[in-house]
This record gives sequence, structure tokens and C-alpha cells, in this order.
Amino acid sequence: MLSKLGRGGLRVAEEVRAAVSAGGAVVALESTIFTSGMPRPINVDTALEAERIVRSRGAVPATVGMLAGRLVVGLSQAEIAALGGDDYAIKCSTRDLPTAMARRLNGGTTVSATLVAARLAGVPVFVTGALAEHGQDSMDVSADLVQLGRTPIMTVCAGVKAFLDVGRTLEALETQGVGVATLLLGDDAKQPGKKEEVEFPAFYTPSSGHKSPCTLHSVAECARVLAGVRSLDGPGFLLAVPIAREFSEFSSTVDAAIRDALDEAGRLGIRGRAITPFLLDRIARLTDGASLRANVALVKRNADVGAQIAKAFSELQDAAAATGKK
Ligand SMILES: O=c1[nH]cc([C@@H]2O[C@H](COP(=O)(O)O)[C@@H](O)[C@H]2O)c(=O)[nH]1
Repeated sequence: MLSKLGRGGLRVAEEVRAAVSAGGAVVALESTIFTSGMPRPINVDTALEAERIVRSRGAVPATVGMLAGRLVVGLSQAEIAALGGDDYAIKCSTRDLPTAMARRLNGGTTVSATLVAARLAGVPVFVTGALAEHGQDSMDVSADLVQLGRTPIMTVCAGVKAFLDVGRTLEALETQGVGVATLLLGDDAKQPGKKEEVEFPAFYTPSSGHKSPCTLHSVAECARVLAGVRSLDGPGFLLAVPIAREFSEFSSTVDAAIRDALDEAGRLGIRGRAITPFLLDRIARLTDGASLRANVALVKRNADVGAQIAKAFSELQDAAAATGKK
């Protein structure tokens, strides 16, 4: 696998390489979220904190990014800090990988580009904030959705950003063969009748008006699903972890800010790769920073859940190997 990118194209940190080959718990993390999704210095603080949370669960973090044209799986803390402070770092989606390599650029990798890298390095779990989506009346279908269909990895996120069309996004994922589920943990899992009624979350809010195709109720169940994803070696799986209940007041008031930000983007003609960073920034201003606090909290929560799944998956593989030897 690794040789596909040639000697110079990919760098996998030694710790990550060793954990992957030992079947240990490893979690990939993206970098666009801290190169263009959050202001400084909270961007780097959040990235480093997510890594710390992954480690606290006994898993190895593998933050992915583009450094001088090399796709790195397992940036060092100093490299995360440098990339998060780099004014010239590009937003690197799958399509940008070859040109960024040829031009030896630095970049934050999006969900789609991080999935490409995680697959090359053999990492089975990937954590992000929220997924990009499908446009309402345009062909603006994020590469995130297509790459999920090509990569047998479990992506843990807080659902789909509520900026565009959640329903079309779910349809596009179905077309790509991507399994989609919402994970209910703790008090949420215990609610009577919840099983049938669970909505797919939409980033800042636990509900989107669209029913979740499936509901999972424990980390162990997620690990068993991941085992199926890996053995089929086909499309990936999207696991949504709803934003924590402590943000429910914010969740119920954020819609107006999203609408205003979208209107402003429309008036200013902002499109393509610039739109997500623009909207995140505008919504944070319109909510006096509440959306940023929510974003930071959900990234940390996703890192925590993703690390637990990676750990449970690794233990499942060990148990299967031990049974196979008997
Ligand atoms: O809350 C966030 N969601 C998503 C992103 C990033 O935006 C990318 C999608 O960009 P676009 O909408 O241009 O496809 C995602 O892959 C992810 O890296 C982000 O920074 N912050």
C-alpha cells in the first residue's frame, strides 16, 4: 500500500506505522479544521487537545496534513502548530493532492484528502467535526461524500453541516453505498421510543428533520460494524455523534445566524472552497463565539468516541485472532 505514493510522497510517523502493523488502536484526524475552520490560537489548541484525548483512551492519534508536498500521517505537535499558523497553507481536498505535491505546498487536508491518506497508512478510524454536503440546487457535491464511498474507514463526525441540503446529502451517501448511523450514548441511548425516532444530526444541532438511516447504541456495536466495513473492503461508514445536550439552547437559536451568513455569502458571491471557512467565521461572529465553542466541544467529543471505537475494534481483532489460533 505505502509504496503507491512512492518514497517521497507519503510520510507515516513511526509511532503510527508501528501501531497499525501491530493491529493497535489508531485514529486519523484532519487538518483543514485547524488551518481554515477555526481562528488562531484556538485552532491549534483544539487540534492538540483532540490528540491528547485520543491518547487518554489508549489510542495513537494520526493527524494528517500536507507539508512541503509530502502527505504526512502523524504530524508532530510542532508541525501541527506550524501548519495552524501558516498563512500560506492551502485547503487541500482530494483533487488538490497531486498539484500540492508537485509544488511542494503546505496544506490542511479536508475530510476527503485525509481519508485518502488514512487508507494508504492503514488507519481504520477517522475523526472530524462535521461533513461537507450536497448543494440544494447546484452540482456542489463535496468530494467528502464521494471519497467516503471509496474508503473502508469509519468516519466519526457530528453529522452534516446544516448549511446546505441534509436530505440530498443522505441520498448521495446511499448512492455511494456508505453506511450511515447515529450513535446514541449515555442518557440519549436510554430514552424510551428513541430507537424509531432518531434524527440524523446536523453539526450545531442534534436534529435535522431527516431520519437517521440506522441507530447504534454502544461503542462495542460500532466496533463490530467497523469489522464488517473492513472485511467488505468497499465503501466507508459514516457515524454521527449528536452535539452534546449542554448546547441545546444554542442549537435552537443558531438557525437565524446560519441563514444570515448564507445570505451574506450569496450577496458577496462567495463559492467553492471559500464558502465553508466564510460561513464558519460569520456564524461565530453572529453568535458571539457560541458556534466556535460548540465546534471545539464536538471535535473533542468525536475524538473521544473515535478513540474508544478504535480501541474496541483493535480488541475485537485480537480476540478474533486468538479464537482463530485455537
Ligand atoms: O466544522 C467544520 N466542518 C468542515 C470543515 C472542513 O471543510 C471541508 C469541506 O470543504 P468543502 O465544503 O469546500 O467541501 C471538510 O472536509 C472539512 O475539512 C471545517 O473546517 N470545519
